Amino acid sequence: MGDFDRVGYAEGEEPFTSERIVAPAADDLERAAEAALRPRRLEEFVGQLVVRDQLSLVLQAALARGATPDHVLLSGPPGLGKTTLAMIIAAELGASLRVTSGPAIQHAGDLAAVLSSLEEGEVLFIDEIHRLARPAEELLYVAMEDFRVDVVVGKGAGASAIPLALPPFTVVGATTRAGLLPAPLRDRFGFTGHLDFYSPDELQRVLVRSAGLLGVRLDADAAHEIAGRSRGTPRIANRLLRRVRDWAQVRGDGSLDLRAARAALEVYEVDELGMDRLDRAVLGALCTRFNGGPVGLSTLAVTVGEEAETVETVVEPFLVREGLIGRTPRGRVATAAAWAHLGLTPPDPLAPRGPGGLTGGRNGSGRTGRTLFDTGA
Ligand SMILES: Nc1ncnc2c1ncn2[C@@H]1O[C@H](COP(=O)(O)OP(=O)(O)OP(=O)(O)O)[C@@H](O)[C@H]1O
Repeated sequence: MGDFDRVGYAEGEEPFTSERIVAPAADDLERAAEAALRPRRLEEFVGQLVVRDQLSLVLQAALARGATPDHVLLSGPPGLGKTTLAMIIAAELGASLRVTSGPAIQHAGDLAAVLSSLEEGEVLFIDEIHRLARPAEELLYVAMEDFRVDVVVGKGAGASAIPLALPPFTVVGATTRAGLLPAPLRDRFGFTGHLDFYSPDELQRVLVRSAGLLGVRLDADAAHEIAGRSRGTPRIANRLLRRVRDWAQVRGDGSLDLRAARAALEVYEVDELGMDRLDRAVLGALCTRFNGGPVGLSTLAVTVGEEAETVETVVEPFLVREGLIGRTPRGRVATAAAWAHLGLTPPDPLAPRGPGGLTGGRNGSGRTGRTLFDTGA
């Protein structure tokens, strides 16, 4: 593989992994760090005013009636607060929370066991509900609607279903892919809330709150800087905050000020838009190797040595949202903003195309004086 094919990482360097500081998903270790920063009540939950208001009505009405509220479906990209809201729902209802997830339920029997152990009024949180197996999904329809689970006894022709009544409970389902939920399941949720990316102002409020919980003082301009690079996602904002705190302790004087924020984010190669190496590699490949596109997503993924799914679910939505990539029926194209962000000159549409789709203005290797990973800081 030539130098050019490995756009995004140097010879001998590992391809990108999921351990990106700007990855919106969390691993187990991070979940532990996050637990300390989760808002516990609805009034502490920053932003998402519409969902918060609607949810507050649903919960208050149920409390006033002394009944369990309708089942709640929360959708939206990772790291925006779905799990946090599920915990808040249980706390606001004064109920206990049971947690499971679509992938953890392999068989309908696993779900039947969880459902039949529920106590009255409990909240059952099912994360990644779109990944439930079909038989489990069908069992869940009945349980959600009729508060009943059919326990199958015996096998083969002699098997019979014994209906088991369940006490009233509330399912809170979370999904990053609401469109993948079958309509019968979606219809059983009386309330659906869609979480959107946070504004920089909202993220600043998340950061100030988190800094308070971590016992550190965060300067307003540092909060502003971190918020602007957090891709609209509280999880990323909190993660960057922890890295800035590390930098301030180890290389700074302990203050979480603008200097510390900029220096720490430079160490982690998070640029002023919140892009990291993988984002810049994808964008760089699109511009330099494919002359700005159009090019298919899987081709782009192969070019940067990353899984197509990661590029599709993590990198592309962000680049599209930032107006750096456009989607066309023939593939992805770089926008003028993409060329500008990378400090490159867009090709002249009238100039003859060289090998590999390149036009003039570059040397044969496609490199400019500026590396693709330049943080621009
Ligand atoms: N509105 C908010 N206000 C304050 N902190 C928030 C808010 N939303 C999320 N957070 C923080 O962001 C982190 C991630 O939130 P959470 O785990 O709820 O996201 P999620 O949408 O469930 O993600 P995933 O889909 O990956 O499970 C948590 O530490 C939480 O404290």
